[in-house]
Amino acid sequence: MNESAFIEALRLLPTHPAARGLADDCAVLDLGSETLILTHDMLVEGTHYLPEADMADVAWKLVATNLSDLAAKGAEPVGVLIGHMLGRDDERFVTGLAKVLAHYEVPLLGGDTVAGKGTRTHGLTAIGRATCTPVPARDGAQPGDTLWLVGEVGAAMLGFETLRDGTGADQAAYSRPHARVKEGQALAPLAHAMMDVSDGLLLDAFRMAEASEVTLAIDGAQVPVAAPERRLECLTWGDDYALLAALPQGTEPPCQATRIGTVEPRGFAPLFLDREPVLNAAGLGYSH
Ligand SMILES: Nc1ncnc2c1ncn2[C@@H]1O[C@H](COP(=O)(O)OP(=O)(O)O)[C@@H](O)[C@H]1O
Ligand SMILES: Cc1ncc(C[n+]2csc(CCOP(=O)(O)OP(=O)(O)O)c2C)c(N)n1
Ligand SMILES: [Mg+2]
Repeated sequence: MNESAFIEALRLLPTHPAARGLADDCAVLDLGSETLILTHDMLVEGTHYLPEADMADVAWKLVATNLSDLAAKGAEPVGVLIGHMLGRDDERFVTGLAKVLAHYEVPLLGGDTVAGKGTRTHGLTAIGRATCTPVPARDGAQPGDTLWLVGEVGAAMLGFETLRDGTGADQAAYSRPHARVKEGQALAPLAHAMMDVSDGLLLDAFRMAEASEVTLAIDGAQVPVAAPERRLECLTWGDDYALLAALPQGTEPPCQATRIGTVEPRGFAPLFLDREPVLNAAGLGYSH
């Protein structure tokens, strides 16, 4: 089974409304006076980070990638729980963890530690509090909206290549990505839909279009990319942790963001890239 088949199978199980049909970045749990935002993402050696990676970077990335999902819902981080598999350079992991938690001012709430023989795997549950309701979902984009991107895409790809091949590019976007927590909070009350871009802009935009039952039309030349001569790779490689938001027509984003397209009534294709229809998700981004 691949990732999407497994998640499809999970969607057939009875789920709580907070799970949002297992089709959003986070669970959104309304407790009456507060709304909790919950997410869990994992990193696996060899899949998400190179076997020789600095474990301080791995700790940073584990926290930042999860906080990025909270950011996409405009949540304020409340705390994290960490699933840790012991291995090489655990001290470096703790050093990086201290740094990233201090950077985002988010406390460690707990977790679990195990020894194991297989490939090293790290899990993190991030808990946040909604800063506005309704909490933006992937499925709210409406025809007439404009499409905005916070951040650029492709820098993580270049950073990965530096670490793998020594190309000399900056590696920070790959090793220590930035969760756009403040921008997410600023956009959430205005956005009809919002999600974080972890698997490649085109794949994540395709998912927003499918969830919202609209067509997204992206102007590739408008998208800020780290390597313009490799634009399509930048649009599809992933690991960028930008935010993608659909804002009502005429609404200016209250933070730095780039207008990259429009939301149209659902046509025969979920996505148009430079006026070319994109009919299925194959090749649009990263999937397990
Ligand atoms: N093993 C799992 N158990 C329960 N829910 C899952 C599992 N894997 C993925 N999901 C859910 O499927 C949806 C899509 O997951 P994913 O593509 O990983 O989202 P994201 O890119 O925001 O991390 C989310 O709602 C997530 O909570
Ligand atoms: C060593 C290594 N090889 C390849 C990649 C490329 N890569 C792996 S996972 C991924 C996308 C994000 O990971 P995922 O587990 O899908 O996160 P989620 O969408 O659930 O947040 C990318 C671009 C990488 N980051 N590191
Ligand atoms: Mg995930």
